[in-house]
Formats: sequence, structure tokens, C-alpha cells
Amino acid sequence: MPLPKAELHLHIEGTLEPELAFELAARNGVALPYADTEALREAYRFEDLQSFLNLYYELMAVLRTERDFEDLADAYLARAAAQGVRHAEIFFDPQAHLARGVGMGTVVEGLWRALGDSEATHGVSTRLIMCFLRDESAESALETLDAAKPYLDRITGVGLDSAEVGHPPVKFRAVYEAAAALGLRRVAHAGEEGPPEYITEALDVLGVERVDHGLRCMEDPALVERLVRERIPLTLCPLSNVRLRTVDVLADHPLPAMLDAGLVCTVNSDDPAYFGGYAGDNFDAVRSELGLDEERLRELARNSFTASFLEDDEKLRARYLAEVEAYVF
Ligand code: HPA
Ligand SMILES: [Zn+2]
Repeated sequence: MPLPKAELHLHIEGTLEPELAFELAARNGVALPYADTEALREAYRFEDLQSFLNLYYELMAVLRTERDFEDLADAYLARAAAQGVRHAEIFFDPQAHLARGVGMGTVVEGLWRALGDSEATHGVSTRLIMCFLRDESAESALETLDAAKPYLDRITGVGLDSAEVGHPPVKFRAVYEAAAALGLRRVAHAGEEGPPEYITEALDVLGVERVDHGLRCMEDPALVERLVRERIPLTLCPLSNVRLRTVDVLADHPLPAMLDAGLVCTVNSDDPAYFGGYAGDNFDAVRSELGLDEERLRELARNSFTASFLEDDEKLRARYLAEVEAYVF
């Protein structure tokens, strides 16, 4: 039995495996510019975040109907469950779909067809986090929040993703204020490719409760001290960092130093279909490549549940935490 864990940094569109991409392309009559799944996998050689995002947005063309989003989420939940994920807080990128003529209702209701009964079908509780694309305008983000208003009973929080450099958090001050007023939880990608100042700005201007990635905080000791003091969780994605060349090799990943510094780190998969592994694969990789011992792995699992947005179900959180403490490696 794998170590029980929560996944807090997972883009549902990034779970689109080549096999499912071709299946949905055939079902929807969409032509993909790749001969087969092998040729598509060949394209997974990324130079940086932008080269990944280009492919990530291109492949979304196959997602058209509620059933497509349901199948996508259902496939992810099955894989995640098999790797010990007991709770998943799942990002989605509505602007990438709205731009293709796929409505908010299709996306949210489609995902919900899988998420709504996932505790019963997969043994995985879920939350949905709607992300704004930071390389789109602030007005577009506000329009997206507006389009989501009929579905807020299904959406726990908002996030910020896509191309980071040149798109500082402050650009999204208004939409985060509006989201907070609607009672939504707030997270944001910061310090993946962008500078440590973006992390500070996400905290001070956007009021985020967790930082996605946050890796580059290590360049600013005063920021590390603050993150430790305020117990701000970071959702790290080790295999993603290697594939997007944020770190050269996994053995150089700062995770052990971050844990030693007292940061509340979690380990997640980001876009597992593209980056070579799901949540359990990321745990296995940091165990073998970074030499984390069992108590460090247990700490990461514990952090994943304490950092999760389970305030509306503390009994469930307590049950998960008890599973972590009782786990025998
Ligand atoms: O790793 C990521 N970073 C930023 N935006 C993203 N959108 C999907 N995955 C990512
Ligand atoms: Zn991400």
C-alpha cells in the first residue's frame, strides 16, 4: 500500500495521456498533427515552461464535451488512487477552453461528473481550483470569474498559472479581491521561473494561502524566514522542475534544504502526463534521488493534508492524518 497523500498541485489538462488524446481526437473528429502516440511522446522534450505550455494548449483541442472532461478526470483519479492519493485539489484552466468555444458549464459540469462521486468510486476526495492565465489580461480574468458565478458551489478556490515571467501577481489584484469577497480560497504559481519578489507579491497583494512551486524563495533568506514563520505551504513539483529545466537533475533539487530550513513543503505532480510521473512517482523519485528517509516522507505526506483546503471537513482531514501516522513503510 502506498503512503497516503494529498495532491495539491495538479492541472487536470496536464493529465491528458497521449492514448486518451488520440481517443478523444477520434471521437470528436479533431485532427492532431502527430502520426501516433509515439510521435506525440517524442514531442515531450521541453526547453522551458513556454515550450511545454505550447504543447499543453495545443492538445486541449481534443477536449470538447462534458464527457471528455469526465473521462479525463476519471482517468486521473484512478491513477492517483493507485498511487496513494486520498485527496486531490485540482486546477483547471477555463480561459483555454472558453477561447475555443467550450463553455464554463461544459468544463465544470464535465469535471464534476467524475469528481462528484470520486470518494465513492475512487476513494479520493476532491476540490476544484479555477486558475487564471497570467499571460491573458486582468479584464479576461475578471470576466472568467464572472462566468464561474453559477458554478461556485463546485469551486473552492482560485489560482494563477501559465507563463510567469513578465506577468507579476499585482496584475491580478482586482480579480483576487473579487474572489476573496466571494469566499474563494486563494493560491498562485510564483517563483517557478519568476523571481522571489513574485512570491512576496502573491502573499501581500493577492493574499494567497499557499504558494504553487515557490522554489525560487531559496534565493532570498528573509523570504524563507517569513514563509517558515507564517507556515505558508509550498506545493513543489520535483519531476516537473527537471523536465522544465528549473533544476538540472533531480539530485540537485533543493527539497532537502527546504525541509531543513523548516519550510512547509509538499510534493506534487503538476502535469503528470507530460512530466513523467504521478504523485507517487514524485515521492518515489525524491526518495531514491534525494535520499529522503521515512520520517521526511511522512512529514511530506502530513504537510499535504495540513496544507489542504479541508477546513469544511476536519473529520476527514483527521482521518487522513491518522492514516499517515499509522503508515508502515
Ligand atoms: O507548471 C506549470 N506552470 C505554469 N503554468 C502551468 N500550467 C500548467 N502547468 C503549469
Ligand atoms: Zn503548475
